[in-house]
Amino acid sequence: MLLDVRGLKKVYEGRQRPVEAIRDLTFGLDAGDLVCLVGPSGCGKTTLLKCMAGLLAPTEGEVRLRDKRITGPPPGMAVVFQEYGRSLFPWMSVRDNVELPLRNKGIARRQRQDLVAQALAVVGLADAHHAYPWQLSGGMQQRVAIARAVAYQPDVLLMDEPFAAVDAQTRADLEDLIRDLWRKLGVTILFVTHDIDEAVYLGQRVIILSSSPTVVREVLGVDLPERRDQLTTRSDSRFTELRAHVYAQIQAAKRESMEILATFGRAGSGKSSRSQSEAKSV
Ligand SMILES: Nc1ncnc2c1ncn2[C@@H]1O[C@H](COP(=O)(O)OP(=O)(O)OP(=O)(O)O)[C@@H](O)[C@H]1O
Repeated sequence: MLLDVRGLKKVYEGRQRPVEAIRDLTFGLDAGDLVCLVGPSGCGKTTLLKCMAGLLAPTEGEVRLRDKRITGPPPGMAVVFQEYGRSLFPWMSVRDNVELPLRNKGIARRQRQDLVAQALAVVGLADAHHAYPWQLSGGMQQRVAIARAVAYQPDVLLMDEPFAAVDAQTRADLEDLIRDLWRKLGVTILFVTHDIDEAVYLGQRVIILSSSPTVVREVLGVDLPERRDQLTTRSDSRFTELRAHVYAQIQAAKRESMEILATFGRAGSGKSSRSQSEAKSV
């Protein structure tokens, strides 16, 4: 197993009382997997990713990469966050943004230039080297963030709702880009999303989390053809079945947590009361 999450628990020391964001998570990714992770709002997805990226220490349990415990950001891992606006440096050109982690990695200038050029070409931004992030659309900025991760040549790519802030058409394009990159580069990807359709469309497996305090509710194998495209795959009856199944699981998770709250009193945080009106999102 390449990436191993074992008995992970995270309790935040909240201002008034501790918040148990994750109760007990155990799952693994093999090399070359593309796994999506969905769960109700506030169930601890970002917390989990931060623990996996070595940015946050778990309260109990551990994350192991190649059987080595993660205690800080491990080499060979890249993370793409939702907020591309905050993850790119506005005063640096696109090229410099993509090149920065390669400098920190100590890669020689010539090779850096090659890697940056390849990565920008792969995400369809070969002409944007000299632009600044603020001159680009949201979708293009997110492509830059993806190019930066790709140029770094990670073995593991963690993505935290990376397409949440882009329009639907761009989102579809970026989903296909991720599957393309995954096939070409053989990178292992854990992709966190609110969007059930996106999880089923992208993943080989979908890990469904319960409501907070969080455990793994189900690991669902996605038995759709390997070659996916937005029209054929999304109109496949199996796709519809799978998304309905994930949706039902998430709804059940939310119902159960409401029942627990009704029985034991309100113990959650402000986040769990957020509006959940979007039908296909959680
Ligand atoms: N630094 C913190 N201190 C205290 N509590 C926190 C902190 N960060 C997150 N939490 C709480 O931990 C729980 C999980 O938060 P987290 O952001 O990981 O969930 P999420 O599933 O990513 O949320 P969303 O779906 O809304 O993006 C929430 O109840 C949140 O309020």
